[in-house]
Amino acid sequence: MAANRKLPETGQSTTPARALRLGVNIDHVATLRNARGGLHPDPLRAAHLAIEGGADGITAHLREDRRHISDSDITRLKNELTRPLNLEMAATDEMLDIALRHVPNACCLVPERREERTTEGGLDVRGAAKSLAPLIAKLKDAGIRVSLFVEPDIKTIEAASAVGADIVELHTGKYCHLALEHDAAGVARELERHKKAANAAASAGLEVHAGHGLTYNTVQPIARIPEVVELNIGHFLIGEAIFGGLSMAVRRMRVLMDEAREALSMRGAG
Ligand SMILES: CC(=O)[C@@H](O)[C@H](O)COP(=O)(O)O
Ligand SMILES: NCC(=O)COP(=O)(O)O
Repeated sequence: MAANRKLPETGQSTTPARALRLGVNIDHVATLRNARGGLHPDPLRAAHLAIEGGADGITAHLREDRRHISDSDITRLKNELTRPLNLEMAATDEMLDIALRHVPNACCLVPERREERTTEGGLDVRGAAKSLAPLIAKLKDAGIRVSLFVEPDIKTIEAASAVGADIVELHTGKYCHLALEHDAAGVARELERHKKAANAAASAGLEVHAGHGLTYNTVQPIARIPEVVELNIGHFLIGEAIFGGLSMAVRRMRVLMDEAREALSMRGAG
């Protein structure tokens, strides 16, 4: 990223036409909250700040094991958000019921394995076509746009179209991992796969999104793929927010502590 580039003012986008939407994933605010079992930090407050910063929508992944986002987070997000909610979820009956109760703007169906650290690959759309098709139909009947989180693979894209998805979200995790490893050949290969998959998806009439693991260093080659109209980014942004906000938070705590001590010494003097 160009280090000296002027950052947009609050609420402004760098793309005047807003041709490329940004969905901010707030799961990891909930991860931090859940570490203490309390209410702080609140993912909804983070969602409002993300919107203030220019997010076009909010993404939240209600995992089956509820490791971060909770059911009540989804209720609050749905009731209070001023921008579209993209609910990421496993393709299960339990999650289908929840989605039909809340009717988010979109549902992104993702593969889940209880023991995984994060979503490690895309949906096996071909293998699960029989169970996916009716579930997708029920979501669409309720007016929910349906996205499938997939590897950038042509056969999978074709299967996504065949089962009735509106959108595919290309899993950029492998591309980002190779970038972290400084594997230039691997990065080039993955980018090519994303370009071909995005083109195939758009030709099949699918809307194209992308996300997972994106950072300041990896976002631009993906953002330059013309068929991609939305990126969903979470973990890196929440991590960066610590560095952007920690100094301010410490300063505020310092002021409160110093004020308390000043009051103490005034009392002592009086
Ligand atoms: C599907 C996806 O990429 C995000 O929901 C991401 O997975 C969120 O983080 P966790 O994988 O840690 O739940
Ligand atoms: N679907 C991808 C997503 O929502 C964000 O993934 P990450 O940036 O948290 O890795």
